[in-house]
Amino acid sequence: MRRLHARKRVDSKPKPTTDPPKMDPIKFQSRPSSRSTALFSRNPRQSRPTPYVFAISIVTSLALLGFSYIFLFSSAESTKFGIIIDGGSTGTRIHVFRYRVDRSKTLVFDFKQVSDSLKVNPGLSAYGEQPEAVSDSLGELLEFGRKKVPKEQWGETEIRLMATAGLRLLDVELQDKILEECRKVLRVSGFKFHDEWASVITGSDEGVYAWIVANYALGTLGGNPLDTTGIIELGGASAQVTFVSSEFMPSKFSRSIKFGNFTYNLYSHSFLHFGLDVAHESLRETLIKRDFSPAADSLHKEMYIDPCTPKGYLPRSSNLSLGFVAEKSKYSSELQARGNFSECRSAALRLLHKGKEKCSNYHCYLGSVFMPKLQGNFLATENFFYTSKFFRLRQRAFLSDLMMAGQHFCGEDWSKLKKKHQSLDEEELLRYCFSSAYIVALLHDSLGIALDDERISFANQVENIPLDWALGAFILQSTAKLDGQETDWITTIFSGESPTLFSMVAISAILMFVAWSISKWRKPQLKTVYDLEKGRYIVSRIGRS
Ligand SMILES: Nc1nc2c(ncn2[C@@H]2O[C@H](COP(=O)(O)OP(=O)(O)OP(=O)(O)O)[C@@H](O)[C@H]2O)c(=O)[nH]1
Ligand SMILES: [Ca+2]
Repeated sequence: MRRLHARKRVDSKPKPTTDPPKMDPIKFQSRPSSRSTALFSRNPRQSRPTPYVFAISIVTSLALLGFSYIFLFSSAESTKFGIIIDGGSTGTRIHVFRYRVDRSKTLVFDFKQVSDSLKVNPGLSAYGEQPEAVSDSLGELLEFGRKKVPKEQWGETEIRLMATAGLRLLDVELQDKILEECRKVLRVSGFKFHDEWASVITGSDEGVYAWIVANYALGTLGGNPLDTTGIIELGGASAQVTFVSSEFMPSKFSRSIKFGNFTYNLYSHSFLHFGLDVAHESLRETLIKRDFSPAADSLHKEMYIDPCTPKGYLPRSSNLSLGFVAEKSKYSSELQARGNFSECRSAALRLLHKGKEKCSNYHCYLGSVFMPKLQGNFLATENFFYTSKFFRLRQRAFLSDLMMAGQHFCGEDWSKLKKKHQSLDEEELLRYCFSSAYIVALLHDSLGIALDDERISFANQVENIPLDWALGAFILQSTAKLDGQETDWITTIFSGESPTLFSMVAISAILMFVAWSISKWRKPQLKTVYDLEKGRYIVSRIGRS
């Protein structure tokens, strides 16, 4: 009879004398009872994972699912909204802007919705005598805005009212009264509003915003400053000039805008009273104040020649003119319409050079205001565009083309012009002799742009993006807000600078590893010995009891 061998000291690796059967990978399941040797199945098919492994692998796969769902479907970011109310001199208009923030934290604006703006007349400045009446005009605009923004998003949709030259022309107390009435309405509009978001913006800001939208539309915003395009805007009450200049500029005219990796040193100024409607009104008043020579052959009482109105024009009784100038611009009976382009151009130039003698040691192309030498190309918008469109000029027309068209129009008889342009409102038709002469006096005689220079493009939009300063203001605000904003963890994960899908897989792998090590930890450390006497493997737990 074979003697029982004392239990052999077992080293870590059993040294069987006979070849043990091939061990299959062991799936081990410990049993609670003390005597039982550990049950183990060589046949992995019979082994069942412990509850911990099961639970953790569920958690891990859910995490993976969650990440992939968010990653795959987060591209459908929700559309967000912003509202800007432009308080212009001839009217007030609401703009509802749509945008989303894509995964690379880039703002994606959707400007195709031209229907997202509405204008009401007259402008805010017409409510000087009755500021509280402004609620009617704003009420209509807010009703329009609420229809454009889903109700659940009203509370997060910021609304700003930014007034321009119309209010700038009023004294400050009246401006404040009208703005306070606007705030009362905006506070209860349902949109997100702070009092300081209703204000009169400076002309310089207005110009900068117009420059931003122009270069955003041209794709030059965020690129080399020397590749940007300047903006020159002829509004109703004011004219803005904004462009990148490498010249020294007094701080009053200098604006520095940081966008992407570039800083743009801009000259920006708004010439109040130089808008088309106000300039036209001022010219008529100057004619009557006898600043220019009276009509030599006037048959009746003192009459003054008006070279900026086609001959044969006689004012109708109620003279409804354009915009806020309407209240004041009754065509005076002392004026005798005698259209003459070059005389109108000289009268306009005198208007533009008023105060030039006060120009100190700067360049003063317009009035007594500093302006560096024009640099680069320009987009000429608003009344520049409407005038060039009326005369059917090319976008990059020469000023000489405008001059010829103006000479012909001013010299034409009013009755013929009315017959030729029947679809046009008489008040609008009446302005094109003056506007053609005024633009040549401004761009050529004052700013020095050559008559055959192609630097000027007459436009009011680029690639269906309207060149509206309100758009530029919105682009600047939303970009600044995004840069300053703590992006939430979702955006962090999916934004360009943060982990991409690869890192998510890494995160999930870490989760899986954690899951596995927990399950390992729960799993007893096992020792396997081959018992020669019994001729089988014995698996026993080591370490923790
Ligand atoms: N001919 C023509 N002129 C227009 C048209 N739309 C606007 N304007 C004129 O273009 C100028 C500027 O338009 P807006 O900026 O809307 O006017 P506004 O904001 O009230 O005027 P500002 O306060 O000076 O900017 C004004 O003189 C308007 O009368 C148009 O469709 N045709
Ligand atoms: Ca305007």
